[in-house]
Amino acid sequence: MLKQECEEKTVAYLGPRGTYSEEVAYQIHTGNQVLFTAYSSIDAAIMSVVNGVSDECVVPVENSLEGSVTITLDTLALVENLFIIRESTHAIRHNLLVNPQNGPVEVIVSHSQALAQCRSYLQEHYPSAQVKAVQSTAEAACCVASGMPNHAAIGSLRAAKLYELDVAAAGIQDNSYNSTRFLVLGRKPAVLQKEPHKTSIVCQIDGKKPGSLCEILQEFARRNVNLTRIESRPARTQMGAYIFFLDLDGSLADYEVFAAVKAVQEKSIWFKSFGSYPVVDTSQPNGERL
Ligand SMILES: O=C(O)C(=O)C[C@]1(C(=O)O)C=C[C@@H](O)C=C1
Repeated sequence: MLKQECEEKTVAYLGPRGTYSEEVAYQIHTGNQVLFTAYSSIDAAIMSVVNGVSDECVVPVENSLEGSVTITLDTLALVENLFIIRESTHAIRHNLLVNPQNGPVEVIVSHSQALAQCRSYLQEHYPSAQVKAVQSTAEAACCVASGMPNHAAIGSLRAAKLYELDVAAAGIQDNSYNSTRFLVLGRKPAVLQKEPHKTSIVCQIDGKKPGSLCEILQEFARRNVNLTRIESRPARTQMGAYIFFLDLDGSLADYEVFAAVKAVQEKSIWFKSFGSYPVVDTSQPNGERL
């Protein structure tokens, strides 16, 4: 897909129309002149930014029930010169979407994250249904709208509207606090403002040296820098080699954060910074809900 000749900012997201990612992208850019482009996978949306086709992308990175969206982390580890320019957390309410013409529900289709976030509902109400993963909740809604026999989808109310599906059950996620953290990624670091900020890095340390992870963590502890998350992923080089994603409170403009990150970089055998970025949480009681 080629970048269209226009002056608007171009923003990529996981499509087709009707995904949670699209809703979040719209909410983040309310009132801005933006050209939104749907991609068929999360990594394709990210790569469109890396390749200069899109200015930014909005991608899910973590869910409160299911944990990491691993394709997002693995793609972030792989690419160069990509920065996190904003984090936005949103409440996620799932629904069972049906097409009355498809007949009794025997197959339930959705994004793997959405299926996992509704595990209890599925076990209780459809214990013998076949569960099928596709690239997004909106792709699942499309399948059901196209008349696939005995198929129902898990997706948003907006997808139900867009694809003219009936809502057979609403709020079917495993708990009412279900929320997903989304990242806005771009090729330039965020402009630091007054809002609360986080900083994210990924590093690989010498796994054979006892205490090497502890040494890294001490760089933060001794400077009173709060780690909000640590996640290991395979380094994808050999069995037993890992990389660590670290999120910290504060920005690189804070001296203690800067000094801790620099010390970690010096102790790492491989290191990347995704910069500092403002953090917004709309999943809280006064926030907007999807
Ligand atoms: O399929 C979608 O609608 C998405 O936007 C993806 C996604 C995810 O990958 O986590 C986003 C939010 C929900 O947690 C479920 C699915």
